[in-house]
Amino acid sequence: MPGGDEPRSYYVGVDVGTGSVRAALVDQRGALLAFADQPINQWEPQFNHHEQSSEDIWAACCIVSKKVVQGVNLHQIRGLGFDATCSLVVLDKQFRPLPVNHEGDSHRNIIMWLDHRAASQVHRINETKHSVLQYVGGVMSVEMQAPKLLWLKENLRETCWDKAGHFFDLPDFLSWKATGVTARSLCSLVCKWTYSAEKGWDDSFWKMVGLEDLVTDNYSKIGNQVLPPGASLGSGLTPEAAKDLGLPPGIAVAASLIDAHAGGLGVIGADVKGHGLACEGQPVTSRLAVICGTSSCHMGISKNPIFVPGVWGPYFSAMVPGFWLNEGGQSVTGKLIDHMVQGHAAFPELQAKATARRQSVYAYLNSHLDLIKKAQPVGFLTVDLHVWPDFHGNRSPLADLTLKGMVTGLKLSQDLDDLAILYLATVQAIAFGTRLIIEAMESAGHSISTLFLCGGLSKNPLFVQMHADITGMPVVLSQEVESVLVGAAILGACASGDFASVQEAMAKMSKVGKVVFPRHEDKRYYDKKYQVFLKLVEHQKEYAAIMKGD
Ligand SMILES: Nc1ncnc2c1ncn2[C@@H]1O[C@H](COP(=O)(O)OP(=O)(O)O)[C@@H](O)[C@H]1O
Ligand SMILES: O=C(CO)[C@H](O)[C@H](O)COP(=O)(O)O
Repeated sequence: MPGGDEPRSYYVGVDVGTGSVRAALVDQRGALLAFADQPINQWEPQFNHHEQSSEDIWAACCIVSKKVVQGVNLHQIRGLGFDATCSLVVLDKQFRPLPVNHEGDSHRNIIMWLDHRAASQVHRINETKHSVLQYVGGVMSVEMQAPKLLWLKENLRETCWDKAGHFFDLPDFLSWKATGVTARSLCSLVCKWTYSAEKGWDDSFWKMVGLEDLVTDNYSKIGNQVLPPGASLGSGLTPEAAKDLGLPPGIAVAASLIDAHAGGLGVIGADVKGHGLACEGQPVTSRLAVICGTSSCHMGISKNPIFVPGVWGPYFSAMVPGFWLNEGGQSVTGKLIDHMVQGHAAFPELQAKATARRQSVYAYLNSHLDLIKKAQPVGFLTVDLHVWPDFHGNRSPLADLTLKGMVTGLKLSQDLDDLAILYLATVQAIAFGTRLIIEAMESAGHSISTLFLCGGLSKNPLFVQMHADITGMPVVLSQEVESVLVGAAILGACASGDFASVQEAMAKMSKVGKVVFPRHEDKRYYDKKYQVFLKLVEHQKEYAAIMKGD
């Protein structure tokens, strides 16, 4: 709870990640005064089907919002902003949840972003070679909304498609729930639904892919009113939502952002003076925001559109107004680390030891690696252990959902040392994936000198140092660890009218915390490991070709 020298205005930011909902009370200088989180349910009824519940998520939003404003003078709360994963929410014409599953369970009315059920649909969409695909890196991802809509039409026609009244991106569902306004954010429509900030919807695309019914309806089910992120919605927070969230009715509610984009706003505009960074005095386009949670998203902006094969975008004004955005990404990063660690035979031992020391398993693993590295740099422990991290396909820059994970260098050992080194190799593989994305962006015209990391994985010092060492770039961490929430609060602040523009709010509310520099003396080692990394995928493709041959 804030005390003493209280600033005048507060904003509430709500961030719906994959695994939990978080809220924060943030002041106009970007300081986080209160934080709360609440886990949310996920269902995986079959392999590659991932579902959630919009009612469950809204209930979690209400819990965390009430917690962060406890004891606060509600008159000082001026705005509310939401960000969320880009999952697909389905409601009927009366705004009731509809099932997205064969079981007919309408509680599970969200197809999550990482759901890959629509592989055949996205393949057909890509075969059309329609011109809108130029704006998603040349290849549409199975994680976007058009293939998921087509899957619903082809598989759940009677129970879902014919009854549906509203298909929302999750960030837009939340702003609708808070205000009753069905307008969509330009961010979600441009990034995940093929909408163009300049030309609007392209009828020919929807007709060509077999979703002409959306055109006939004048896009009323997917959005025909579009607002820039941070714009104030309707008459603000409705009395009903205000009661649910524990906030004053009528406060400004902003058009939302996808979570990665909120993270981008929370970090990319900070004043870096005095930190010895190459991006000081340079345009903001030399910065790359990397939002690392369940997945990692690499957000780079430019004044003119840059087409990067295999990297989403260019999207105009989808994150920072007036700038084009390219969004690289890795579909599973935090989730992959959790998977590797939790699936290892030594995990129960790790858990017991970490609990005894009251540490997270990651803090324990990091200190264990420090013990076993002896005199050498910790990264050198993986000289003969290499990982290819695409256990859930490659989002960027290879844009290939069929790719799989690889590990080479396994031994018979299953002890804690073995687990720690496998964890390290996984963290390194994710950082090599970032390097590959940066190289693709740079060869298409971006010029990046500095990384700005946020999200759950940025709390892991090993993950941060490996990103610095392997990309050769300094990594900036924000003063506020929960910078995605600062991004959400920036939206609320803009909607309240307290800042004239998103850029002004970004400059005042995002602040540099720590800077982690690369260890250039280790470069040769990582260059060699990167060569192996690239060979892994080359070999994987060769194996697939051999197995396909006669
Ligand atoms: N304190 C921590 N130390 C190391 N890793 C962490 C920590 N907290 C979270 N993580 C990692 O971050 C991931 C979740 O990040 P988060 O931003 O909360 O995800 P999401 O927004 O997708 O819900 C987890 O998979 C975990 O690997
Ligand atoms: O596609 C995305 C952004 O465009 C994100 O990867 C997706 O929304 C999941 O985010 P997170 O890893 O933070 O849960």
